[in-house]
Amino acid sequence: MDLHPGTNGTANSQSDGLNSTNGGNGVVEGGKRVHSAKVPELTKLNSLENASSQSLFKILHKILDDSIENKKEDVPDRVASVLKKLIQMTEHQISKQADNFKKQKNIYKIREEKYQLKFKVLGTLVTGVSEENKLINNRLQLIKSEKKKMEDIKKLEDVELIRLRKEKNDCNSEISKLKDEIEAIKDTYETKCMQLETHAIEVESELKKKITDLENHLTVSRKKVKELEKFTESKFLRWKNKERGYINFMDFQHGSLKELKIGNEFIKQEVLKTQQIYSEEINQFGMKIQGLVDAAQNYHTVLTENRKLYNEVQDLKGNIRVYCRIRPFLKGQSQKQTTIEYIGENGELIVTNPSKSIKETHRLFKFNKVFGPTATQEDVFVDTQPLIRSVLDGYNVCIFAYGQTGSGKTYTMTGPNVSSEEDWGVNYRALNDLFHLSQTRRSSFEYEIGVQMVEIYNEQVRDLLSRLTNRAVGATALNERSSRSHSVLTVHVRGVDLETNAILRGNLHLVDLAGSERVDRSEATGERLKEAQHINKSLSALGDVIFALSQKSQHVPYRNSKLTQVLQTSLGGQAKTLMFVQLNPDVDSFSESISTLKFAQRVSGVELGAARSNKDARGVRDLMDQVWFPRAFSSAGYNETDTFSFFFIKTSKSYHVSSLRDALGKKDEEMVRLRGGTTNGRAPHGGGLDVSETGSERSGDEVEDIEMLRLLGEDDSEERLSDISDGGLSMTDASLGSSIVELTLFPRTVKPPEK
Ligand SMILES: Nc1ncnc2c1ncn2[C@@H]1O[C@H](COP(=O)(O)OP(=O)(O)OP(=O)(O)O)[C@@H](O)[C@H]1O
Repeated sequence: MDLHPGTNGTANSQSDGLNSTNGGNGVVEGGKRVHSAKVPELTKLNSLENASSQSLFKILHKILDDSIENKKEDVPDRVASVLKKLIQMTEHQISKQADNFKKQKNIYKIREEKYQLKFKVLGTLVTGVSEENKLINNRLQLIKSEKKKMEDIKKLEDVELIRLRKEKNDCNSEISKLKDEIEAIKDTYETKCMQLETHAIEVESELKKKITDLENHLTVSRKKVKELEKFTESKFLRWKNKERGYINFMDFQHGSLKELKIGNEFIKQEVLKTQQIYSEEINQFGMKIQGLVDAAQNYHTVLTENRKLYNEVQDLKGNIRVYCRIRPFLKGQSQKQTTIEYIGENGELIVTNPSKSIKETHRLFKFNKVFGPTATQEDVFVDTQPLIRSVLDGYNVCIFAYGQTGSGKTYTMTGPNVSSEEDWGVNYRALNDLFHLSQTRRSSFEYEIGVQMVEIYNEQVRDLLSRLTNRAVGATALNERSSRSHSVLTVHVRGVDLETNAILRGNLHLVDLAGSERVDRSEATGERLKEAQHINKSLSALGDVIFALSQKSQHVPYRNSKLTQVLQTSLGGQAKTLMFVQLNPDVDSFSESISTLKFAQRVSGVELGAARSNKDARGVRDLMDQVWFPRAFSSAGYNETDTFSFFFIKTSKSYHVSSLRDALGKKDEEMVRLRGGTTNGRAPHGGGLDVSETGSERSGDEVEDIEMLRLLGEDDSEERLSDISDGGLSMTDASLGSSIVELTLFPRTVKPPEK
């Protein structure tokens, strides 16, 4: 039986038999299956009376399932009871429901009637209400539009309100600001008021005080005015009196003035007289001052004489003179740290090594004279001149320049530029001076001057006058122009005292030594090393000779080198010797400079003994004449086989000197030029080669030029002569007056004397 589970009404189901339907299968309860075990429980718990029709259907369904599975016999009974019960319940419920339906139907009818009535009432109401509604709607529309307007207005008002609020806020802040400002102004005002009040009080009190002061002052002034009035009155009276007095005085002065004018005239006369006396006295003073000036000049002469005397004392002592000369930094030289610390007036020299500490390096040296970097060629020569001039008095003189390569030896001896007289070194100045001096002495002396020039290179003596290109100049790492040889310019002088017939003989050696630096420094090898060794050897031989002389040794080792042999006559007891110590101020040359200075210091201490003049009586003169020149060579240490150019000028009247200067000066230019003026030749000396005719006037100088060049071994003399003419050398020296040359030329080859 399939009953709807939602059917109302309760079915009283029997609990009997239901308890045994527990067979493991569940029944559906509320959409879920109820386990069969629950069935008896259900029958137990809920009596069939109280069970709902749905529960009863379930139980029934369960019982049927159970009976199919278990095939129980008692199932139909139990089902019948349940079904019975079910039917009863259903009938009961149906009857109940039918009653209910009747009741409800009645109720509905009554209600329907009521409602119909109500409908009618409501119909009338609705008609009334709809009209009212219309009205109300109209009003509502009006109200709505009103409301809209109001809302718009409100919105506007809101905006306005916001604006006003903002404005209000602004105003408020402005107000508060203004309030603050007012407060501040008020404060300042109050403070100002206070200040002004205090100031006013002060001013008031001050004014009061001033008023009192002024009042007092006024009283005092009034008093004073009264006093002044009184005083002025009395003064006026006094002035009146005085005026009267002055008028009287003026009258008196007028009288006096007249007297003074008379007196003035008298004084004028007196002044004129005094002026005359003064001018006379001034003249006398002038004369006296002149006397003083003369005396001062004399003083200088005396000073010069003193110096001369000092030199003479030195000559007597025979000290080797040492002049130190420091060359300036050269243009290209970058490092300008000098080693020269101090140059004294009296020959003191302090050298230092700037790169080391003071204690270690300061060295003091003392020489006869120190020439600083600014000293001119003239300055140097002035102090050398007396020594050079003594050659004409028959002394042997030796001047040599010693120093490392590039220290200025050639600069001092030859000069940097032969064409400029200002630049001339000692050599040119010496020759020039000797020629001039011999010229000025020509009334009392007749001089014959011979000049030769040699170089000593690798212990070989070479003739420079004929082989001017021979002077060896080698390029070393130190100085490209470094002279690797000693060059010696010798001037032989023979003079005849025309009064006594006494003969004077002197020779002057002007030596430009080779660089004195140590061999290792010059980084020399091979040929250069050999040169350097020779130079060192000859320089140390020179040192040995000087040392031997200073020790007054019996044996002086002149023969140890060609240099000392050449200089022998000028390094002995009878000679005057001067050494130029040349210094390079550069700090790199410090150690070389020190060793140079040490050597020079030793040399300056050497006493050679008093120099002696070589004067011979007339008797021996002829004999000496035969051998003088050859001896001059042999004593100079030349080999017997050596041949040398030599030229000789004998002057009795006047001569042209520029040619000879040029001849010597152009040594580096491979040119010998000797030019003479119109000759007045004499017969040559023995063995000499006569190139001029006595008394014959020549129109030009070419003959002398040709002869001289021939003499010096120049085959192309004609050609050279044209060179000379083209060169435009001056033919005369205006300062020397007439150009009369007495020229005696000696043969090119001079043989040593026979022993
Ligand atoms: N007193 C000076 N004033 C100006 N320049 C100088 C002076 N002395 C030397 N010199 C210059 O220094 C350079 C080297 O000088 P110099 O050739 O005379 O040296 P040196 O000692 O003769 O060298 P070397 O041993 O190579 O012959 C030259 O350029 C020269 O003109």
